[in-house]
Amino acid sequence: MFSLLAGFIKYLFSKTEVHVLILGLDHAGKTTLLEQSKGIFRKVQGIPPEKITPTVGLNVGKMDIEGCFVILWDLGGQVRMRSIWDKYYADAHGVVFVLDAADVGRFEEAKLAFASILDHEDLGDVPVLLFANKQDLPGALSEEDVAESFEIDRVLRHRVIQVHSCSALTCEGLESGVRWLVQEAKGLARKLD
Ligand SMILES: Nc1nc2c(ncn2[C@@H]2O[C@H](COP(=O)(O)OP(=O)(O)OP(=O)(O)O)[C@@H](O)[C@H]2O)c(=O)[nH]1
Ligand SMILES: [Mg+2]
Repeated sequence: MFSLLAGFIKYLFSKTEVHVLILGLDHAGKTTLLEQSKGIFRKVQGIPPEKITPTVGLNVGKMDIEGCFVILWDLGGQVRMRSIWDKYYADAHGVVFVLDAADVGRFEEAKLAFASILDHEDLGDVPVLLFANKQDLPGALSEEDVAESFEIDRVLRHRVIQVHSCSALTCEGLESGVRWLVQEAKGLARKLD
């Protein structure tokens, strides 16, 4: 009885740990997004955008979001780095896919990378946030245009997924997108706990 009660109290007061992967092509803005998130959710200044270099391996960020302890893994997006992405899939409760919405020339490459994530069996139930990043740049495709180009309507039938426009540089759209993803990922993290 006591252990039951103790377990219940622990459940009530312990924070759910949520694991979020940040994926996307090189130069999409993943690390910028991670570092800016530190400013938003931890109120500490992350690495300033102009000091960020291409990621070799990964960067990790830990912060409290929506009452959860969230661990974000920002993985390098260069081709040779993409081969390690799937090593992290089994532990993920949510995926943020960052797209450079102003770089239409790389959309086909981004779509292939995105499809390989959605098709992976280890990410079957995982909610996905597609960030249409770099909205501050002229020519950046809107949330609606990105959703159409990435055929999100088709994916929606069997997965929790949303497209959000944002600018990791100005932080516009960042907070609401990340909060949505964590809310969705929290359910999965609790189920697997
Ligand atoms: N204008 C603009 N530039 C951005 C934005 N987000 C990122 N950048 C720039 O895009 C470039 C790449 O940003 P990173 O955050 O290093 O990209 P990444 O996705 O982490 O790249 P890899 O580590 O190589 O996979 C940098 O010059 C950033 O300043 C944005 O919202 N707007
Ligand atoms: Mg990076």
